[in-house]
Amino acid sequence: MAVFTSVSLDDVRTWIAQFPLGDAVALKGIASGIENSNFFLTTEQNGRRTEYVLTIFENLGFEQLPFYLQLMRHLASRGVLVPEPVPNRDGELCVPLQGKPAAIVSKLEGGSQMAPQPVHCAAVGDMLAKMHLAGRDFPLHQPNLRGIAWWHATAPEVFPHLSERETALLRSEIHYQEAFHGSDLYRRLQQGPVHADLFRNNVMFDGNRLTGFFDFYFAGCDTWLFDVAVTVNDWCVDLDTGVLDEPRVRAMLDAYHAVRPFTHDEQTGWQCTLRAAALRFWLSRLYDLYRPRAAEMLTPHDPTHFERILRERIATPAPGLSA
Ligand SMILES: Nc1ncnc2c1ncn2[C@@H]1O[C@H](COP(=O)(O)OP(=O)(O)OP(=O)(O)O)[C@@H](O)[C@H]1O
Ligand SMILES: N[C@@H](CCO)C(=O)O
Repeated sequence: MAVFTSVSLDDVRTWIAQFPLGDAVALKGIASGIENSNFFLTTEQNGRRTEYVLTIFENLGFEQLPFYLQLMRHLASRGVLVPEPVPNRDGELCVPLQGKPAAIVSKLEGGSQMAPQPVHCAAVGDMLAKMHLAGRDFPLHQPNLRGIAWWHATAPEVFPHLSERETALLRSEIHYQEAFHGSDLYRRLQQGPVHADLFRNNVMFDGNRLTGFFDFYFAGCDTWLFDVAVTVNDWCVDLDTGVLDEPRVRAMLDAYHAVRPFTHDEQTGWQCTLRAAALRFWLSRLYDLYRPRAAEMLTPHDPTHFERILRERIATPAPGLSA
């Protein structure tokens, strides 16, 4: 159960008075998710009930949250389908609840599409490109906190737990990515705010209609191509083998390209970036597996899935960015 901080409806009734949302009438803990405590919160104003999502941030501090919450607000105001944070009467998007930072955002309709077809991948590619364009004038900057600096800092913590074969792969891939990240080609790739964790469980669909991207708490500034690679590596992959499914890849990339055409440099950097995206999640899953965790935390995700994907991306070129 992903409710690490317990809150009662009574606690929220008093707390919500600072928001222009009326009365809190129901509160229900959300079981999924491993980072934060999430609740569906129903409010009533002038006889009308509305559902929101209340998040209590377990690992992020007040100083980090403005980037994520302001980014969601910025994107929502430009028509990108994302949850919209609700400011309190003082204009604050993030306020303490039970001593931790908390925020209220609009609730997206629908559910996760965990067995995506090309039609879903096309919808994700289209919205992802719109999101990148809409983020161009976002004024705040934060690096991708799970980027290459983090890989450098984290790899030594996991090496003692790895086999020789795993160690060799992790070392050589970090080395390979250092060269790529230091290249002129890399510097020419377009950058901006990216979601950086747009997996199947972070997008809502109502049937085949995409209703929104959510869980922006790994967002940061990075190459747009990295965001595309993270998304392709999850949405378009055969989960058992790590092999890419060409119809889904084509649907996603073509839909993206129709909104924001890929550049020649991006074509050149595509295979390296798919590897970088696989490395990022292999390493974070290794780190989550081996770091000491609070007893109540859920089972960490399986790192071998991304090790398999990384080996597959090294061995087999993926379909190109444009057909
Ligand atoms: N804005 C939203 N609208 C509708 N449902 C939401 C929204 N935000 C979160 N949820 C629901 O809450 C669940 C958990 O949210 P989320 O994935 O953000 O959890 P987390 O613990 O922050 O992250 P992680 O995915 O890293 O484990 C989602 O699977 C989804 O069902
Ligand atoms: N999407 C990440 C979890 C963090 O949100 C993973 O699958 O490893």
